[in-house]
Amino acid sequence: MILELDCGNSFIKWRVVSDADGALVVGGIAALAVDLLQDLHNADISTITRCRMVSVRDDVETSALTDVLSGELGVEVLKVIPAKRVAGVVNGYKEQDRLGLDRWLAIIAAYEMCKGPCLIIDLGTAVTIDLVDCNGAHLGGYIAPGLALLRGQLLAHTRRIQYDPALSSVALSDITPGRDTAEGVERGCLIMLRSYVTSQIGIAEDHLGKNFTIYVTGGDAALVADIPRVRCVPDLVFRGLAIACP
Ligand SMILES: Nc1ncnc2c1ncn2[C@@H]1O[C@H](COP(=O)(O)OP(=O)(O)O)[C@@H](O)[C@H]1O
Ligand SMILES: CC(C)(COP(=O)(O)O)[C@@H](O)C(=O)NCCC(=O)O
Ligand SMILES: [K+]
Repeated sequence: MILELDCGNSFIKWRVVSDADGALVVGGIAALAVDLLQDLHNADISTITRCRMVSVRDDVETSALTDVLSGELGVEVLKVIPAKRVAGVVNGYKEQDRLGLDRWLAIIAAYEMCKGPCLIIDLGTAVTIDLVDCNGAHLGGYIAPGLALLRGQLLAHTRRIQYDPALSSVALSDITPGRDTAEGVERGCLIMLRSYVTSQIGIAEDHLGKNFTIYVTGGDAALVADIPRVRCVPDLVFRGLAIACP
């Protein structure tokens, strides 16, 4: 079995897949390494023979997690490293090492799936947008705050916007004008996010023409999954991880 990890700024997504056919065995989300280890102890980790990881956390945290995992599992942790070209995709960043490795993997996976022009949207801590042309050339992209950051900044920097975050799902039930603070903030931020995604699809047409595939992934992908032409691929980064670290 192979343990795969996608260490984002908010959550560590993990899953165990069969090394025979890549079939999913078990998976989960952990905020901290200690939670991840607890999850793994609850799962049957004795069968893990390989481990591969992508991390956008800082080097200290990433190395600490790598050390703990290799100690616990007794296997080497393969980490994704920056590259100019993988699986027909050419990194479009001026300095290839600066492109977020989660973005890089999502791009690689998307192009592998469609072998054509594509727009890749990852709604996580940040919302990242990446464009790939018909030849696999990464054109670059955009970075904006994700929903939790939008909400969090209002809660942190205003005196009178205070509400229980547990209300957010209730407030998101529809997008009619909010009639309390939670509805106002949650619906305002959701409309910003959706409008941003829709406008990025328009911008992509200027660079990719009309016939490009739109892939969406990340913890908040469900919030835009109904936008026309959007294809939701929750494990897009993991698909790229398997390509980059076979
Ligand atoms: N179980 C969850 N708990 C909290 N937030 C969640 C959960 N699942 C999805 N989310 C949403 O997903 C976002 C994080 O998505 P994710 O793609 O994991 O981020 P990252 O890759 O940046 O760590 C959060 O900001 C939140 O809005
Ligand atoms: C933009 C990101 C923070 C997104 O990470 P996430 O929201 O998945 O935690 C990450 O891709 C990153 O650290 N990128 C480095 C900067 C760049 O891509 O230009
Ligand atoms: K992510």
